[in-house]
Amino acid sequence: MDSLLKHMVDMTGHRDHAMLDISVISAVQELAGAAQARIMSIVSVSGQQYLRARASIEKGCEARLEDVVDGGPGEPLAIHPELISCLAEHRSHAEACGADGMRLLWLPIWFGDKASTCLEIRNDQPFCNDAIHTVSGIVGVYRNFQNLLDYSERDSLTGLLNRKTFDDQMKRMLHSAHEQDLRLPGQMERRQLHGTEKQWLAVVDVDHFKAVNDKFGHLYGDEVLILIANLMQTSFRSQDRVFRFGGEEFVVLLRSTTPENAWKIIERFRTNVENHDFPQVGRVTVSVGFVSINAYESPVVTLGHADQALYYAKSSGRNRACHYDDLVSHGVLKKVTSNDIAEFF
Ligand SMILES: Nc1nc2c(ncn2[C@@H]2O[C@H](COP(=O)(O)OP(=O)(O)OP(=O)(O)O)[C@@H](O)[C@H]2O)c(=O)[nH]1
Repeated sequence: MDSLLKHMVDMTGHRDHAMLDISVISAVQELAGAAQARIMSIVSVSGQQYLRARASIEKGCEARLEDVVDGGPGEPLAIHPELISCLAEHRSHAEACGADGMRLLWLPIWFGDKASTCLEIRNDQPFCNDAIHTVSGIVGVYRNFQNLLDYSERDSLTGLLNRKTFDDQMKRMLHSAHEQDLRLPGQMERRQLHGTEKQWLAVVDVDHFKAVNDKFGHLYGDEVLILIANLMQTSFRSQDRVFRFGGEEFVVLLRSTTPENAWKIIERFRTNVENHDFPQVGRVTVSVGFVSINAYESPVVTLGHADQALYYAKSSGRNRACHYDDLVSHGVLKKVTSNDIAEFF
């Protein structure tokens, strides 16, 4: 019981999803006496479902986060028919015996009728009812705590991530960019493999949004914001992150992509908005300013650069995307390094 309480205190002491994942697999591995435990995302890629490990632990070792940057889509769900039926029948857990003779226990984490996370425990012995009961209880605490974390991280109108979460994620992104730059020469291959891939920050602002509110009222204005948030979630990739900063301003962090792809992804979103028929309101457009993220510049400076590109997009006709570095290199904006403000020529 002492051990169970210790794990509960540890799990509920985190304010971060990754650390909560580490805590839950450490708890279930120890309390079920299992050989291995993994926490996995259930993702859909081109209509196929896959399991993608986020963190794992083996008996006698420390739990660790899995690096998903270089991975493929993951492990096809199709190789686990017992888990497929468990998900289809909305059950709390499923058991199977693997080809290597190991026993597998899966516990999907249900939020309403959806499960996008699944816990997997492996052992060389069958799982007894007591162990399944204890692990199910831990999954319940994990689910409730995930819900609380989600609530504090999201904007209540659109469900997108909020400003506070942006600050945390940006810090983490800059930290990992610094770590990559500090790799020893022998560890540089991974960076070189990615060639010109960079991280990007885009600021999105709805054009003439005040006129939407004035003409149709705030309820229709709110609906436009919700629909734009939905278009953002479908236009950007699953590894990108979309935030609402309040009002009609949104921010996107694009992970590891080339300048050409950043343009393509942002343009795809801009035209998706332009072509969308907003109920009652009709046509709505957005302007976008974007910039590559430099590990040696503070988030405030990076945001300032994206904002400068956004203001240029607004002042030069709206319904367009502008790349800060292009504007600087074409002499449209001047980069002032002393006080980190770019000015129009
Ligand atoms: N409906 C709704 N309106 C909001 C919300 N937050 C801010 N607004 C409104 O958004 C409008 C923003 O207007 P402005 O900053 O003048 O900009 P704009 O009309 O979009 O013009 P440009 O950005 O120059 O294209 C204001 O009228 C705010 O009241 C919200 O949560 N819901």
